[in-house]
Amino acid sequence: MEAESSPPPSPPPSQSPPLKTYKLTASSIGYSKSTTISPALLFKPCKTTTPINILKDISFTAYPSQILAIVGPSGAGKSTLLDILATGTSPTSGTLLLNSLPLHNPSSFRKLSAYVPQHDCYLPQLTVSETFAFSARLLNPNLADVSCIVDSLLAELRLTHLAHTRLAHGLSGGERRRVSIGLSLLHDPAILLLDEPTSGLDSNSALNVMQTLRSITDSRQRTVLLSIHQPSFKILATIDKILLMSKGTVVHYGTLSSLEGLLLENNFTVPPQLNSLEYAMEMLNQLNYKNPIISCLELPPSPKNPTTSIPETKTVEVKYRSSRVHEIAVLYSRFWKIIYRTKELLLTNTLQALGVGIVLGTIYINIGLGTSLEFWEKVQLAMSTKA
Ligand SMILES: Nc1ncnc2c1ncn2[C@@H]1O[C@H](COP(=O)(O)OP(=O)(O)OP(=O)(O)O)[C@@H](O)[C@H]1O
Repeated sequence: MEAESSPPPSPPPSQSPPLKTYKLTASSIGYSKSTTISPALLFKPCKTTTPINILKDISFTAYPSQILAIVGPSGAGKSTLLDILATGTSPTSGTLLLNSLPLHNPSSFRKLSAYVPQHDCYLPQLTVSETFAFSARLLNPNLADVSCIVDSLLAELRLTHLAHTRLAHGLSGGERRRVSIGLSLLHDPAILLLDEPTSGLDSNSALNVMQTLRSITDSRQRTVLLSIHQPSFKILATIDKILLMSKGTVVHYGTLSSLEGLLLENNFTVPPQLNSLEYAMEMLNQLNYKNPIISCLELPPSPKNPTTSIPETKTVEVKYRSSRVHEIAVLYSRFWKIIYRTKELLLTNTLQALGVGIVLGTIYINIGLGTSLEFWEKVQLAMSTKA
């Protein structure tokens, strides 16, 4: 009896190395779509259209052990921003920073992060544990004990009771979403990016997914960024910070209580039936947002004062491709405009010179002819006088 009532023995001190944590900063990120130039337009001026600014001056920092939710109405730019953060798309301006240092090497970033797309991707005939085992083996064919990894993943995602259920049958949408999240965790990413992990789920399943994400965030001090549509009160409780976006710009970045403060500053009182985020989304166009986040951004250190926190990835200086392409395109366009204008000018001048030449020539011939006629008249007069 005594043995049963005594406290369980304390676990042995962990021998695992200290966790590597990362904070991800977006510094004045902008993204625009501009004209592409066809080589067929070689000798014509390139038609330049106004670029569409999809993202403008987006700045924020996502911290370890925190969930940052990117919220906004449809078309606000959430997916585009997530794609840039996942290094799938290069921004046209601004910088991404990893632990305060510019992130120049997308492939090493992808090794320490995971991106979970909106749509689940799996083999329907496999069971949940087979799916995890299969993917773990694909990632590392030399794995000695796959079952140990699969079991701990099932426990972390609260899917142990469904380990032998086939994905095509008997799994709810929320459970399938948790399997997708589990697949992204197989290489133990420090940063997790999720595009609308709760979309298409009922409120209970959505809450379940978010609670799972909360425990994943806390257990390994992960940095989690996700896009979400209109989260409920309960879901908001699982989120640390909100990046509220509208028309490609940041309307608010901070905690839910700081959003309440912003609403109060703008003389708005949240109605009892709505949470402050839902109300802020209704009042988006009337919110006067002063950007206080610049102060909390940790910008890259100057060469004179290097930082002591060095990220785990080795970074190599590579300029963003799309901005390069854009610059080259603009230069190319200008070059051909100049050539075309010069050609036009030369043609016009030649025609003008030809016209002037013809006029002058005619005048000269007329004068010459007139002069010669006068001369012959004089000769004839002299001859007739002599005669
Ligand atoms: N390749 C593209 N070319 C032109 N415009 C684009 C392109 N991709 C996105 N956009 C525009 O950029 C804006 C932001 O799109 P994005 O998909 O990022 O918004 P979102 O907030 O994720 O929307 P939703 O919640 O509906 O998914 C939209 O107005 C969209 O039409």
